[in-house]
Amino acid sequence: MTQPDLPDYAIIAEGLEKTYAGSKKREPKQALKGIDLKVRRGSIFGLLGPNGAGKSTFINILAGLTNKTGGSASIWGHDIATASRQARASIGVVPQEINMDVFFTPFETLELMAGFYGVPKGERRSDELLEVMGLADKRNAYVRQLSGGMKRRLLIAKALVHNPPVLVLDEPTAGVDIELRRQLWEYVVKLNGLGVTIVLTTHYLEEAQELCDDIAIIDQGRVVASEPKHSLLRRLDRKTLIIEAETELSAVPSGFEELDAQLRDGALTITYRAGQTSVGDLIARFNESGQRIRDLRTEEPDLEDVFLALTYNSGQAATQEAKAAR
Ligand SMILES: Nc1ncnc2c1ncn2[C@@H]1O[C@H](COP(=O)(O)OP(=O)(O)OP(=O)(O)O)[C@@H](O)[C@H]1O
Repeated sequence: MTQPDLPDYAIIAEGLEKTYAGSKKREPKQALKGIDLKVRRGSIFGLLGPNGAGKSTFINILAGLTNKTGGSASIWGHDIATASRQARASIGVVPQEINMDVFFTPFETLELMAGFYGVPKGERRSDELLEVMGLADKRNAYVRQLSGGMKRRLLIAKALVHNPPVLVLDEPTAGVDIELRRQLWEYVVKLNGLGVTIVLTTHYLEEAQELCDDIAIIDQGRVVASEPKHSLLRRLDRKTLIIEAETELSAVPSGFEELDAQLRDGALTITYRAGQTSVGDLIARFNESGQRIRDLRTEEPDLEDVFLALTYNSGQAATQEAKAAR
């Protein structure tokens, strides 16, 4: 602990395991096979993984909705098994599905939820939350009159009524158009600025790349990476150089035989390891081929490349699905 009463990590999981019991028709399923994760206090933490990787299981265990079968986890320093009440009080979970009673106003919805959590009347902050989430002018509207984006923001406000320091968002922007997605990102960043530690699962890798400080990737119940975003992106020692020639190329010039070089839209596209080959060397080879350069640019790997490299086949399927959903 660096400050009195404030933990360095909002969430710590050590060797967390979950095996769903089998039935006559179904084999037992080991969904989590020893998850070690640390979420830094104050960070925006992205939890990524292909379908069935175990993300929901992990979140449900933290939220107290599913029991772990091994290992341990704590939220804000409270062990979920031995201090479950304090642990649960420290976390708000925004579910993927919009599940709200449409007959209440946003204000009533938040008051009801606060009552459910046992927040005394004098300590409720429904109006403050409506303000933070940009819903103050909808305070007394009926929920069924709210737009999809407003409903999602109300869901976030609902998860915050008991003032938890940690907010978990499960696929906050699934099926949401790009404009609304950006708007929701702004609110997430705003909450984080107010001191809330954010954990989000997402299928949109660009969402994680844009928003998150730290990223963990889980695959088949195991953590395959967990580190600051920038170091994760640097993991792939791979870059791409794209050279356009003065006169359009009809074939890969000589000198690039042992490299990963192809023609794409008439431009020479060379993928290389930055630690082994330099741009200068590649340009020199190109000049030696007798061609002249009209334009060149480089491309760095993005999170999608890293995700695919780390999750192999299951990642590929998930990314294609996410692309199809866009
Ligand atoms: N109640 C359950 N009983 C049996 N198996 C389950 C149960 N819930 C989940 N599983 C299995 O556990 C594994 C992990 O599922 P989980 O829902 O945690 O993955 P996920 O990463 O959240 O996937 P998605 O991105 O599709 O939501 C999957 O193989 C799933 O079929």
